[in-house]
Amino acid sequence: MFRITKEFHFSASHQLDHLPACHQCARLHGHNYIVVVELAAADLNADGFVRDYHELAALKDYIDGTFDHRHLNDVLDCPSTAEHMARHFYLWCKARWPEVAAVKVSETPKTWAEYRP
Ligand SMILES: Nc1nc2c(c(=O)[nH]1)N=C([C@H](O)[C@H](O)COP(=O)(O)OP(=O)(O)OP(=O)(O)O)CN2
Ligand SMILES: [Zn+2]
Repeated sequence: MFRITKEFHFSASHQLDHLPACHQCARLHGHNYIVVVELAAADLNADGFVRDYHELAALKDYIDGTFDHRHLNDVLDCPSTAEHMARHFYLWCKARWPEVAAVKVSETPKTWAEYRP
């Protein structure tokens, strides 16, 4: 099996307002997010790629246009946990690129959440 990954970055604010008020993440705050998309294939295409990294530019356009420097509570219809975000980006990618195997999202240098069905 061949696996490739590509990383995308954006900055956004959010507020996990379903959490108790005493939780630090119930307050308005922001993160420098990292999204890593993984694609897998048993065979390579005629170019020797799982898929051309360049094709994943569509995800950069989506992130830049919809998430970057936005308030995530205004963007998503679910709590903007890293887990929900990872699944959201996985489903967006899967609708375009069947080789997508997983998406990871980082909010801080020490945390990662992954969606891998
Ligand atoms: N499983 C999850 N837990 C938490 C999420 C999440 O999305 N999934 N999100 C948050 C906060 O939004 C934020 O990411 C804070 O995380 P935390 O690691 O607690 O941040 P700190 O930098 O303050 O942690 P340190 O322990 O000081 O490194 C919370 N939990
Ligand atoms: Zn947060």
